[in-house]
Amino acid sequence: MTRIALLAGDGIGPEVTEQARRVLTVVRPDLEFVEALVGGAAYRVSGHPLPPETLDIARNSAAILFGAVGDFSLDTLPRELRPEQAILGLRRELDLFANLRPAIVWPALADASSLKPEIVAGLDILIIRELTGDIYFGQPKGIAINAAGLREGHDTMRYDEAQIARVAHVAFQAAEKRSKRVTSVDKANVLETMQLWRDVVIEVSRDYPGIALDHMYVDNAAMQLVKNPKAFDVILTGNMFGDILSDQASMLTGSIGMLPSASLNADSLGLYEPIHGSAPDIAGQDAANPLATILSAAMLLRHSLADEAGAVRIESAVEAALASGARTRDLGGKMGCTAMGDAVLAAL
Ligand SMILES: NC(=O)C1=CN([C@@H]2O[C@H](COP(=O)(O)OP(=O)(O)OC[C@H]3O[C@@H](n4cnc5c(N)ncnc54)[C@H](O)[C@@H]3O)[C@@H](O)[C@H]2O)C=CC1
Ligand SMILES: CC(C)CC(=O)C(=O)O
Ligand SMILES: [Mg+2]
Repeated sequence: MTRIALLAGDGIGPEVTEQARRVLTVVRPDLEFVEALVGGAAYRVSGHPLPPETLDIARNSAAILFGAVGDFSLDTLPRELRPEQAILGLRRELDLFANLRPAIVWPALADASSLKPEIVAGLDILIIRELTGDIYFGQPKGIAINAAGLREGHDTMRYDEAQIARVAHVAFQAAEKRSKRVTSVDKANVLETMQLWRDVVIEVSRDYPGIALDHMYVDNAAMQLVKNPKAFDVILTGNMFGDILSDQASMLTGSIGMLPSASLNADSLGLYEPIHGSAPDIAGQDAANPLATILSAAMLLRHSLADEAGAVRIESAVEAALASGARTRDLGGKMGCTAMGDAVLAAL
């Protein structure tokens, strides 16, 4: 049996991961799922959002299927105890530096986009977000009293050249299998960290003479993404800009419930999760769209288990379910989370 860590987490996490588990079980009956508590669910039981036993299970599995963490009622805890620290901790401890976030407009969903169908039809872009550095992890950070006696918050945007180079290699190698274009998104006009980002990306690009590289400031990129998204192919960017741009890109595809992700380290270990959060506003109502998590399960097969056929089988079933009219509420339909899982299983 191949062991998969199943970390469902909070809010809609258990609902969407359950549908992905059902799909994976049909496509790969040889998978064994080992469940572990994470996020607010783990804090409530053990006093820690990422208990050592959960990290051990994640480390000793072939891959991790992750739901989401986050619980607004725990937002007053000290930061190190908040649910979000679990996903940040997994990314840091497992060195999951390369985050692949494909934004694909499925044929049946071109009219579900926030943009006109002709602007998004056929869209297939890949956002590659660096995931272990930047202002999310840079030290020092904190809230302190400054010289004027005022509370002052500070976070540190920080990258070293090795962190930038390794994720740039991932982007250029991905582009080699796609349309051979990389757009690096930064803020080099203002930020020193981002000037280093641009310099290192240019240096790495010399190893890939067949790939066209261009650079765009993040504010312009946010605008171009809704003006002419098909001008992009691979977008390479840092942790914070990638976080924001990928939520934005999800609306080109119809819903944030459509965007999967893979978070990879230098070995084959990967964590697979939807890009959305725990959606407390719809949790427990069987209202979430599970497709982002089901598509993340397809990425798990592709990137951690080298099972391209299994991945394509899941993606084709999602495409067929959508073509047959299956729609959760976020896509303008009436289906619940379980019914959408049923529709994908029926298509399989
Ligand atoms: N990787 C993770 O575990 C992440 C965790 N979070 C956490 O999640 C909690 C909620 O954060 P929000 O900012 O509200 O972002 P969110 O992504 O959870 O929800 C934003 C909006 O999108 C909707 N939505 C999200 N996923 C959906 C789905 N699958 N189907 C249908 N609708 C969906 C929600 O109902 C909500 O209206 C917070 O505690 C946040 O820190 C946020 C992002 C990622
Ligand atoms: C909760 C954050 C740490 C994560 C996030 O928003 C994301 O990875 O997209
Ligand atoms: Mg996010």
